[in-house]
Formats: sequence, structure tokens, C-alpha cells
Amino acid sequence: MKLEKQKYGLGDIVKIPLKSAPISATLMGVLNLFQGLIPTIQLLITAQFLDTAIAIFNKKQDASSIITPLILLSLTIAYTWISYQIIKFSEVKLENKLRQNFRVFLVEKIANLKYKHIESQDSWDLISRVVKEPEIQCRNAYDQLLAMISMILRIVGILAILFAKVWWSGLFIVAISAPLFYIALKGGKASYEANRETEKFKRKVEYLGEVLNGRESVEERSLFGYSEEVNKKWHKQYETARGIEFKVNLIWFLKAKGGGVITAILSILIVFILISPVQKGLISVGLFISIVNSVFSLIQSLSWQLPQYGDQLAKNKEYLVDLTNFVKLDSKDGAVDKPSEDIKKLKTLEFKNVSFKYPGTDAYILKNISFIIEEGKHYAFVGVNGCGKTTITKLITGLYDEFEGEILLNGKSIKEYAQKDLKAMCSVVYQDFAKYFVSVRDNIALGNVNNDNQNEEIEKSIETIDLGKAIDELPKGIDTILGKIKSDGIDVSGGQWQRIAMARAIVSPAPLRILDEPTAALDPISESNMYERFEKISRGGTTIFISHRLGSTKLADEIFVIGNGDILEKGSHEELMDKDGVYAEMFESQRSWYL
Ligand SMILES: Nc1ncnc2c1ncn2[C@@H]1O[C@H](COP(=O)(O)OP(=O)(O)OP(=O)(O)O)[C@@H](O)[C@H]1O
Repeated sequence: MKLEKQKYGLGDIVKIPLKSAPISATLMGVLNLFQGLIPTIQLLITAQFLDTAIAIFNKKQDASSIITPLILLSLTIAYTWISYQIIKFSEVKLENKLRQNFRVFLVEKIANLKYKHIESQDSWDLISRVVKEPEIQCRNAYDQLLAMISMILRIVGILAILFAKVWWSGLFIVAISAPLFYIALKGGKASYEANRETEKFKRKVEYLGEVLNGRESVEERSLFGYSEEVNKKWHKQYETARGIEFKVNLIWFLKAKGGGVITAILSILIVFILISPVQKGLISVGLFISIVNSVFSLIQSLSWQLPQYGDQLAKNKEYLVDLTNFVKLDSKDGAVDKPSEDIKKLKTLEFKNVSFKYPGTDAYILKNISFIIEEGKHYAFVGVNGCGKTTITKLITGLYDEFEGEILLNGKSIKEYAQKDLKAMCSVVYQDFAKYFVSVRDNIALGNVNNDNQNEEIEKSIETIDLGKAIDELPKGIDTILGKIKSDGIDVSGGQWQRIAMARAIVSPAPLRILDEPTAALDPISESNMYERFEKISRGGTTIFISHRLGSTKLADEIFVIGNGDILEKGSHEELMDKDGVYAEMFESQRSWYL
């Protein structure tokens, strides 16, 4: 099932299950509606049963006349039980079907999202609300709607009998339930909004909890001894979230309770009022007892269930608003496509007066920047932290396409390329590259998903990154599972993870390879050696190195010094040293690292 871009409303609480699992959803609908009629039928049969029993007691009827109402009463009880079981069974089937459909849709949708949504906090808030057990949210919404309709039918049934016998008592109940339902709806909206608010705090609580208990920060935690400080912050966020939730629940509870008390008082009044029609013979004693019984059980429904249903209905409505906004998030065509097997050559890559600011921000990170990358040459981007080096790589790889100016790949706008072609042309190793908890071999093989038989290339890449000895020492060599999620998993050092990430880029057949400072865990000399080797194996291909350590980048054919959103200086190492400008100053300050 694919959710279309549209405004999702209450009607979709029914449409989504009907589309996902037509038989189960229809069965649930029909049986629930009958469940709503059963209490009215039961009320009438019980009244007949009681009246017959009284008549037998007064010797006005034969004892055998009780058999028919008794059988009818038993049948309604049996029906209720069987129908309940069928409804439960259908619910499970519906939930399974919804899970299948939703999970696939959500995973695909998230994988296809434009990169700007991945980096946006608001989008992630929305996504985390929508993906939280959507199948259960939808099934519950449908369940609750049916249960609500069933209860309304039950109320209408009793009201119809009251209207038929003593019309004004029916009016009384209608007058009570309408404001209660309104209060419940408002309460539900408030509690969903509070839930939204608490989500933000909960995420911070989760994050701080990870800092307090997680494996990643274990060394720093003991070194800096910040646990107490973080714990205080954690507690504060936790208390804030709990406070908001508590306040809303308390208000809701008081409203529901208050409503319940009022309904109970009014219902007792109705019972008193019904005594006079009984005395006048307008309603039989059996019907009176049966109605009183039903009215009291209705009080329960009105005071608890009805506000609860109203509350859930309002929450479900809010969920549908979120679903509408989630489906609306724009996707990128071909985001999940595999890199094309037909790899184009990279002759030139040109930035022509490119300006860029991140969506939702005002400051331009790149301002009118222009440069050309040519086939077979090695380039380096250098510059202080935050000057925009990674941003340039995000534009080259098409992660963001809302820039001003032009980016031309082989003379053609990058925006005109299919994602699969762009993916085939660039491989990037980012600073925060991914660590996959699979074998070393599979970690590297991900660099070229189109090649199932790349053992030779993998071996070669291991040689290039100088990791052969370390891998030989692993218990199962190249087939050792990395990471700690499996009992036999082995963790390797930060530098070794970095080398593995670089091996992925080496097996990639892309003609442009970008290393965005993935070597921070290496010492300056090792980094420099690594870049040298990387450059050697990339002969014929084009490379871009990004690093703060200029000893690693000095072999580049052309170095771009980035600053103020533009290129401050460009040229070979020698040219830039002769210029005696920003680059020369930076290089001199680092000279001692390489001595
Ligand atoms: N998703 C984002 N939304 C808003 N601003 C961002 C985003 N990503 C980066 N920035 C900002 O853009 C600027 C450039 O960031 P970028 O990561 O390109 O710098 P860099 O030169 O690669 O830095 P470093 O050397 O520290 O890696 C920074 O000021 C950063 O705060």
C-alpha cells in the first residue's frame, strides 16, 4: 500500500484498514456494529424475561413460557462471545497486514527523503512521531472508531426505547452526553499536543541517557567525571516531560470524573422520573428494571468510555495531521537507486558562481564560489573549521540541490543527472563515516554493490590502506564480524575503522573519489602516507582531499584555500608557498608536525 500525498482525515481511519485488509476490516466493522445493537435487543429480551417471570410468579402464565426468552437471552450472550473472538482474530490479521504495508512504505519514504529533511530537527520530530508503531496507531484508531460507533448505537437503542415509552427522559440523556463529548474532544487534542511537547524532552532524555550509560562515551565519562552533571540535566529534562504529561492527564481526569459525577446524578434522576410511568402502566416492571440496569451501565460508558473515545479520536486526528505532513515531505527521485553500472567519465566538474545557504537558515555558507576540477588531477580543499569544505562535497554529490549559480558535470547541470549516475561518479569517505557491524569483507564490499565477485579488489584495497597485518590477527581474518552487537564481534581501533572506510572508497569504481577528512584518528605522518598511497592507486582517476593537515595535501596538483564562502587562494603547494599568503602561514605553523 502506498500512501498518496493528500490531506488525511477521519475518513481515512476507515479507508486505510479497508484498503490494507478488506476482509478483516469489513468483518470487524460489521460485527462491531451488531455489537452496538445487541444491548438494545438484550434489554428488550431481559424485560420480556422479567415480565414473564413475574407473571409465572403471580400464576398468570405457565412456567414453560419462560423457555423462549431464556433461549433468546442465551443466544445473545453466545453471539456476543463468538463475535468478540472473531473481532479479536480479525484485529490481529489487520494489524499484521498494516505492519507489512506501513513498514515497507515508511522505510522507503524515509530512505527517499530529500537530504534537507534528514538534517532538519523539525522533520525528524515529525518522522519519529509518525513511525512510532504506525500499524498499531492505525489499527487502534479503527478499533476505537468502531467501538465508538458501537457505543453510540447502544445509546441510540436505549434512547429509542425511552423515546418510544417516555420521550422526555430520552431528551434528558442527549442533553447530557453532548457537552461531555465536546469536553472529551478538547481534552484529547490538548493531550496529543502535550505529547508532542514531551517528545522533544523525551528525545533529550534519551540522548542524555545514552551519554550516561552508552558505550560510545564510556572513556570520556570516566575521564571527565561528568556523570553527575549530565545526570542533573537528564533529571531536569525527564521531570519537565513528566510534568507536562501529568498536568494534561490530571486535567483530563478531573474533566472525565466531573462529567461522570454529573451524569450519575442525572441518571438517578431519570430513574426516579421513570417510577411514575411504571405506576401508570406506561412501562412494564420488567422493562423498568431492564432500562434502569442499562441506564446505569450507560453511566459507566458516558462517564469513562465516551470521554476516552473522544480523547482517542482527537489524538488519532492529530496523528492523521502528522501523517499528512509526513507524506508531504518531498522525496528525491532515485534516492535509493543503486549506482549505475554504466559509469560515465568525469571530464570536468565546475562550480560557477555558486552560493548556498542551508534550508531554514539565512547565512550563506558559500558565496559566489567558482572553481574547476579536471579529469585525472588531484585536488585539496583546505581551510579553517566551518569554512564550508564538507558543504561543497554535499553539493557535488547532489545531497542538496537548492543552490544558486551552476554546478556543471561534464558541462551539464548536475540537476539534470539521475541520482544513479551521480552515485556512480562519486565516492566519498566522510568524517563521520558509517561503521557497519558486519564482517571486514562485507564492510569493504559495500563500496561497490554492483560487483558480487570482488575478492581480488578487496584484497588490493586492504594492501593500499596497510591493514593486512591487523586483519590477519583477527580471529577469523577478513571474515571477522566487527562491532559488539554479536557475541563473537570484535571491535577495532578508530584508525582501523577509518582505514576500512577508505577501503570502501578504493573498491568503488567511481572516477571521482573524495576523502573528507576521514583520517582524523591517524597521526599526521600516517595520514600523509595514507593520502600518498591513495593518490597513487587513484592515478587516472580524480581525487579531492579535505584536510586541516597541509602535509597531507601538499602533493595535490591544485589546492583551494576556502574562506569567507569563497576561494581565498589556489595553486600548487609551491605556488602557494611563493605567494606567502594564508596557505603559507598555515603551512609554516604546521611544519613541526612533519619533522
Ligand atoms: N545541516 C546544516 N544546517 C545548517 N547549517 C549547517 C549544516 N551543516 C553545516 N552547517 C554550517 O555550515 C558551515 C560549514 O560547515 P561545513 O561542515 O561545510 O564546514 P567544514 O569546512 O567542512 O568544517 P570542518 O573543517 O570543521 O569539517 C558551518 O558554519 C556549519 O555550522
